[in-house]
Amino acid sequence: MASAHGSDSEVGILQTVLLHRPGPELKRLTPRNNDKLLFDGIPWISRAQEEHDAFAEALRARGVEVLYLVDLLVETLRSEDARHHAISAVTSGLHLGDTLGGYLSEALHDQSPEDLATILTAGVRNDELSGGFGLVTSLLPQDDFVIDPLPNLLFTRDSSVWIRDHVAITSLAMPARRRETQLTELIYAEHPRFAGSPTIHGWHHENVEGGDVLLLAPGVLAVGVGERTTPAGVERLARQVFTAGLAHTVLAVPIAQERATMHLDTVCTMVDVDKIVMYPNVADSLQAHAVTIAERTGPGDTDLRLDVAGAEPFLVAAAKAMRIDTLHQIDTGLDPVTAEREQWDDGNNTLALAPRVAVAYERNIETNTRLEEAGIEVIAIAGSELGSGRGGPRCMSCPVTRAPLPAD
Ligand SMILES: NC(=[NH2+])NCCC[C@H](N)C(=O)O
Repeated sequence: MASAHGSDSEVGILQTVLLHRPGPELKRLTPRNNDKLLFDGIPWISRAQEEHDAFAEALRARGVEVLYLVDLLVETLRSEDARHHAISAVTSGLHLGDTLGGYLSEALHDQSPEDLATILTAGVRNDELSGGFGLVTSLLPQDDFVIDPLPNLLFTRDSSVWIRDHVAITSLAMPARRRETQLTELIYAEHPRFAGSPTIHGWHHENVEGGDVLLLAPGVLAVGVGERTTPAGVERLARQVFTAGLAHTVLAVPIAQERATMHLDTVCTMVDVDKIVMYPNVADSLQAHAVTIAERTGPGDTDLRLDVAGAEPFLVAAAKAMRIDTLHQIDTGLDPVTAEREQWDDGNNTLALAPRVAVAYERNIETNTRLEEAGIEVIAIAGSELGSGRGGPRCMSCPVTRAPLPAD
């Protein structure tokens, strides 16, 4: 089955995608914890679900198979082995102590796969416990989480990335998101659908988040380096994709360490084989270092000497690596202020369903007009509630399978 999954570009016809429908984990957000949990507001959950269902429907209408993370998790948790892994991972946190940790690990084993999946995604508050009482439960504030909720599961883009037929389990930088990859790792390791799919990277490696990884063309990756992906993270990923023969060039692209530009896909996304929608306020300053293999001395990823080129303008370095004349830039908005507003609202964060067909938030009127003028069909979706977590159609989707691009 392994060869049935995978993706070698951002724009090949999308066949299968992994989404997460907003669920009870969003009910955990309060004005006191939303910053820490990386949300800019408190979403209206039923409306967020409606918007998300419409997003999924728009994908299905174009022939895309939609997989839901929680469905896969529940199916995965039917295996004893997987349950055991999931429970020991979530109860091994040092903040629990032996009394509570021991209680939770027993109590979780008694749950059905469905209930266990809810606990793993929505978390548990101290005042919801019905056992395991002791020093830890007495001293922790009642509204503290003993198992953290994962509201950012919505952004399936970040916790795994398919690169050709391999899936990279990422290593998330923000404490609020770290546990997400325990779940994606488990699904890819244990769910029968993915049996035999080779994995790379992993949560125990240097930080890399999927929102930073763009498959510019077969064999060419651009990786943002900023708040979420570290310099060491991109080096590790480059070593691994080179060793597995998944790419010949990795472009390391420094981006500002700010909330507005947390991932590379907040400033640019591909909408055609040679077109990229880009935030004009950074377009001129965006640079890239092309990383290639200088020498291989053995079979492992540490047996590589990497060649790191000096910084070049991003569009120039990208076109060179992609072996095309020009990577055409489509600007977000018409003027710097509109651009800034629409970039913040994920105008750059489009999801291509095929070359020249992209899903975008309807609110980014000027960017969408510019996309249409450039010959891109825009499938507009509502995102008033979904956007409060600062993510657009690309962040909310992990392409599992895209048709390979036709060879030229
Ligand atoms: N690929 C993306 N741009 N993802 C957006 C993730 C947003 C999420 N609230 C976070 O801060 O992590």
